[in-house]
Amino acid sequence: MRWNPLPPDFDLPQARADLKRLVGLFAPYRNWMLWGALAALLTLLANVALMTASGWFIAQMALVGLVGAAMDYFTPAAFIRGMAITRTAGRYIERLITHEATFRLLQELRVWFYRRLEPLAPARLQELRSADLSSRLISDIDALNHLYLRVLVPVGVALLGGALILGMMTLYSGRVAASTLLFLLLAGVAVPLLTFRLGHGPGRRLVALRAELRSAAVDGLQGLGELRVYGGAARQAQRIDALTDVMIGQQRQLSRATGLSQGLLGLSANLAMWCALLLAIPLVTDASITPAELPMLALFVLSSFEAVLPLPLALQMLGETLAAARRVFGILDARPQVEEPADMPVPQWERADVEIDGLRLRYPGARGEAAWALDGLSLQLRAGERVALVGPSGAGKSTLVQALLRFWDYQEGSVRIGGHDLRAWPGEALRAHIAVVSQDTYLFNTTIRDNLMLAKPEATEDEVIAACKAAQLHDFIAALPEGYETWVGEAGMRLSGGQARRVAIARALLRNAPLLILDEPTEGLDALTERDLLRDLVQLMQGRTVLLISHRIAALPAAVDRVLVMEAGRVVEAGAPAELLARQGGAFRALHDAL
Ligand SMILES: Nc1ncnc2c1ncn2[C@@H]1O[C@H](COP(=O)(O)OP(=O)(O)OP(=O)(O)O)[C@@H](O)[C@H]1O
Repeated sequence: MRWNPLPPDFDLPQARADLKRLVGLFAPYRNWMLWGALAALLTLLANVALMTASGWFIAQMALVGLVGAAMDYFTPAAFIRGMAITRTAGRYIERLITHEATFRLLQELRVWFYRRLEPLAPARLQELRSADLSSRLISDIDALNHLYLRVLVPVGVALLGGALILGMMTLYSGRVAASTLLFLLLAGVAVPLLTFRLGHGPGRRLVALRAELRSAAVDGLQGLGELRVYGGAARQAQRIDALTDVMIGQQRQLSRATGLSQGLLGLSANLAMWCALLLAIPLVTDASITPAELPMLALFVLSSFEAVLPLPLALQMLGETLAAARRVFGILDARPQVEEPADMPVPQWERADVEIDGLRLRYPGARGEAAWALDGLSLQLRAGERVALVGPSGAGKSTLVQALLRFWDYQEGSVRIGGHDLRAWPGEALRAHIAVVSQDTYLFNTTIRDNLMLAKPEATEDEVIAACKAAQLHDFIAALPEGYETWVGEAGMRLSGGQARRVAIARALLRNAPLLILDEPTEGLDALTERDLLRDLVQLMQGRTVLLISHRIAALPAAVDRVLVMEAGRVVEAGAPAELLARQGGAFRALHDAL
């Protein structure tokens, strides 16, 4: 059996492919990276030269002092000073360049990841917890960035610096250079591989544990109210405590591996120095080198290990970076549920009507395919018509909205919208013609104005005010001390349910789209607020084609022209509200009577 220096669960071909892809992302910063690495190399060489020259200088001064001879100590002293300054300046410049490159890269990587993530929402992201996703966006992207600073620069500097140092050493003694090379290989290859092997498992488990801890913490914070009400806070704390304990155990294993590698590095450097001394003493006795060159050579050998000191960490970082890259690429390689060719032409919106024929859609189930959520659905919305869609929970109403918004693709049937096949529309272009008011309007933690202008970033002050007046929101906002600049708080916490819904209505008014989808717009509101809101919604509906999904059957007759009743993914009854109400034994009548 061949001995494998890598951890058993390390997938080398995958790692190689990910590394290649990752290096490709860094390509635009090639020049920055090169200058940073050169500054690091200069710093290393200046440090080695400083140590080496100091060794020679001190020994030479002692020797001439002993015999009372004279020597020019200005030149070596100036050289040493020069190297000390070069080392300091080199380190400063290196930090400056590498960190500048790092921050630019980080910014680019985050935007790149976010852009690639967008088309995957919501279908492909539903399996991921939001804390997990945010940890990928933050810590994994940070970890990708380590490739340059902690892996590529140290490895490049070690290879180039090591070769230069050994070349110089050969000028003095081939044997000393050969023995140093041996110890450098031990310290720069064997020790990092050993550390990597020992640290790989705990390192991977730590990353997973950290993500779990973050999720548990976020969950605990978001559900703090429930935990307090039901007295679950202690159990949640215990869970976090237990996770932390496991993390400490893994951290301990990792620290042991790091400690071992530090010890072995120190040992290799010292052994290399002693070997160099043993090999160089005969050179002094046969006068191949001067006595002062003996300590110089020893310090030269010792300082050359600075080139390989960062390598164990570099290999460990490479492992972490590749694991992070796998998680990031894993998401990005998911094909969007709705695929759109990049150069898809944008059709012209012709009229605000919708024709659906035999539509079938099913979600992927946990085990194989799930049941059809839409099962042969056919319906028509004529331009300017207001249609209510009602039906029991799970009938497929929200699924239809997801399909119409091009968030989920369907498997069978046909949909025409705005005069074209739904699949001929690029999602973004299609959604520009649709406004949605739903029960879960998301409000960003910013000002009311910013939340409104999401629907139309170029809206003027007058347009914003007009939309808010129509949504019966302006008076409330105007009475606030900071008016439109008031921050709404996390997820709009500082607004009531009714006010948040009105912000959604104002957004829809600003969007001024010909097709309006109202998905349970009054759900969760008290009867009085609901009545007011419905009255204001009627204003929003003016001149638009409307699909209103609602459980509030009683309020519908006044608001819509037609009602469609859905059951098990298809329309089972359709007609004017009054006509359906009058139909004894009909589905709508049954829903109405059940409430
Ligand atoms: N993202 C999803 N992944 C998997 N299955 C889903 C998803 N969304 C909905 N479903 C399933 O599809 C079916 C239709 O759900 P849908 O939410 O469309 O019903 P609905 O009529 O809007 O119900 P409600 O009135 O309760 O909102 C249900 O069986 C539901 O479990």
